[in-house]
Amino acid sequence: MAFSTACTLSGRNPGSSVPSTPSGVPLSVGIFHSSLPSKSPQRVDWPGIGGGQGRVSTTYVSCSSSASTTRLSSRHDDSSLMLNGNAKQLETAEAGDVSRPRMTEEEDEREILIECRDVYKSFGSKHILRGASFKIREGEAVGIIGPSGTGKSTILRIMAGLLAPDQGEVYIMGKMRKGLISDEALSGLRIGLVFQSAALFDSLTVRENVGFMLYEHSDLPKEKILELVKDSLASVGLKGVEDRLPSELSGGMKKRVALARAIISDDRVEQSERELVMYDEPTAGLDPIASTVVEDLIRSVHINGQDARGKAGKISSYVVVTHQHSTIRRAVDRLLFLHDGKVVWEGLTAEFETTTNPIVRQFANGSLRGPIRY
Ligand SMILES: Nc1ncnc2c1ncn2[C@@H]1O[C@H](COP(=O)(O)OP(=O)(O)OP(=O)(O)O)[C@@H](O)[C@H]1O
Repeated sequence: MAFSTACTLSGRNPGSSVPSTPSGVPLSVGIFHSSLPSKSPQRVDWPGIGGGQGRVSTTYVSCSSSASTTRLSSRHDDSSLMLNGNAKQLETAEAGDVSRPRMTEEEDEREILIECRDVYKSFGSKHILRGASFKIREGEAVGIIGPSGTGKSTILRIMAGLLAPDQGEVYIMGKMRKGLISDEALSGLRIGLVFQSAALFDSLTVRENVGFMLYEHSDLPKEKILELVKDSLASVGLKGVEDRLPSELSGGMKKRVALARAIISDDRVEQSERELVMYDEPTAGLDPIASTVVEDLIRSVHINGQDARGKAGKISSYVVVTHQHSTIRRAVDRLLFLHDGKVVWEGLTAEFETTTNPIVRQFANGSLRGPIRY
């Protein structure tokens, strides 16, 4: 298994130095496969890992080479949401039930990239996840929604291997992952994370941010890395910003740079592994138009999309945690609704608007009355 941009928690000292993000912004954590980054301008803590109080707030997590298998050519159409080929008709359900797709699990033959099975997670006396179960399949664009504090970011971190469940299992390509990400756990799936804050290293240029993994963990010549950086930036529609500092970018541009950083890879490495990217509130804080740009970018780097250069995307599947209605409508095909620590409803994006599930209805309408208590 090739690993040029590999990164994992194994062997890392959580107190180690990595570049920091601006003060007040959740800190970045680079999690790398082998040695610690040598060019580490500043020290940061590792919030959120191993039971800390803060949030982990950065990009790429585990990995080996990038890849995808079949490239589908259908382009996301602005005027109509492109639902996955295996469109599922859902039944509605009462509160607390999960609406089941009429297509059974057995009928959906796409490969399961990640499965969470009966996952529990508590922080002290706060029981956040209480039996969360779901699957993410090849080619999917899945949204995780639900009330604040319900554990959406927590489940992303568990899927990424940054956080271990107290109980339950996470399967990566059918193989059970024990504890946090480790060499043994790497199994043909590269997982990228783009956290809520773009979490760029504020003391590094865009070039250094995007190429960070390759500068630190590959033997590629600098010219080649610059070429890959430019290529990755071009795929998210950015040109000529390589030498800028994050402070010289708008919020939307920072998110695009973070996306470029999540998808860059060493193109010499055999493209034999799938890539799954998880986005934690990628459009939070953006104006509606900037949100649309980011939503379309997320689509464009998916295998069903086409990036800014007109090339097919290489992300096999992605998961988006979001509160934004526009992002729900525009960037994902299927939704998982997390509440009280479990997936209480799942369905196609279109069904989010029509389901009679009282939990979903209350949430969609922003109503104070209903089963969700604040
Ligand atoms: N490392 C941690 N230590 C202690 N509590 C934590 C930790 N990480 C998360 N929590 C708590 O777990 C709960 C769920 O947090 P999480 O960020 O997963 O929720 P969320 O659904 O993503 O929320 P939001 O929609 O507001 O972003 C919160 O109450 C949070 O304070």
